[in-house]
Amino acid sequence: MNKKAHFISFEGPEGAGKTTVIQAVLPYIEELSQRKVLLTREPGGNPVAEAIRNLLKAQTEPEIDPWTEALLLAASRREHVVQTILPALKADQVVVSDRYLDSSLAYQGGARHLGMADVQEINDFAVRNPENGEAVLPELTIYLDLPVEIGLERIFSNRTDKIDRLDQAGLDFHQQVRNSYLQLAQENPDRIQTVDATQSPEEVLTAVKAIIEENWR
Ligand SMILES: Nc1ncnc2c1ncn2[C@@H]1O[C@H](COP(=O)(O)OP(=O)(O)OP(=O)(O)O)[C@@H](O)[C@H]1O
Ligand SMILES: Cc1cn([C@H]2C[C@H](O)[C@@H](COP(=O)(O)O)O2)c(=O)[nH]c1=O
Repeated sequence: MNKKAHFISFEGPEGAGKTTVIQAVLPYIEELSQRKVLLTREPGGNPVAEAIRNLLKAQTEPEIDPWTEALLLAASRREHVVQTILPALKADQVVVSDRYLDSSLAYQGGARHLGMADVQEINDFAVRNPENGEAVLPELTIYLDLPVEIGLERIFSNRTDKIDRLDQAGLDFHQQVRNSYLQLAQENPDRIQTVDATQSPEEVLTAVKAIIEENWR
């Protein structure tokens, strides 16, 4: 069976170490796959989606409505899929995305209480391939799991200049995010592989490499 993962997403609560491990693992993926690797992120990945990212990260008064937030994220994902992800996959590149659809399910579906099914529904439009109608989804998702207090502590002690609206959402919110990710991992055991992100950066990298290798056979 060909189980080569050409589209890989990384997920996790704030400060889980996604950016750190992705940077470290990219050369390994390039060597393993013998392909160019496109590193991208959500929200973001192209000019329109990056503009939506800036909008969503800024403090707003009044506070943005949760459905507006979910719809803007779905719109940014649509742009990301059509302008960035699909062209790279067509060019036989490997796509690595720092967050994707599971973030909307965990943050908006779970933590904002919009419900995962409804958030999935609006995202069905966002991820639909215009050429064949199929959903554009990662074959492999690496979920970095850690207690939210540890992730927030990492962010607040190391990156005080970059604290944004979502980082500040409160402990209960972030706990809901983690619980939702754990639920998603339980429901999608073939796609979502969990890594203990409380380990050292070197140990996390070793675990991530092993998963990627296992998914490139
Ligand atoms: N395994 C680790 N152990 C301890 N600290 C770590 C580890 N991985 C990353 N860090 C540190 O934690 C902070 C957050 O890491 P990073 O930016 O990679 O996380 P992230 O998951 O991308 O966060 P966010 O999604 O909130 O942007 C950084 O200061 C980083 O150096
Ligand atoms: C894709 C996506 C993201 N979010 C949130 C999660 C984070 O708080 C920010 C992204 O910041 P990061 O430093 O790049 O991790 O956006 C969300 O709520 N819903 C989503 O779909």
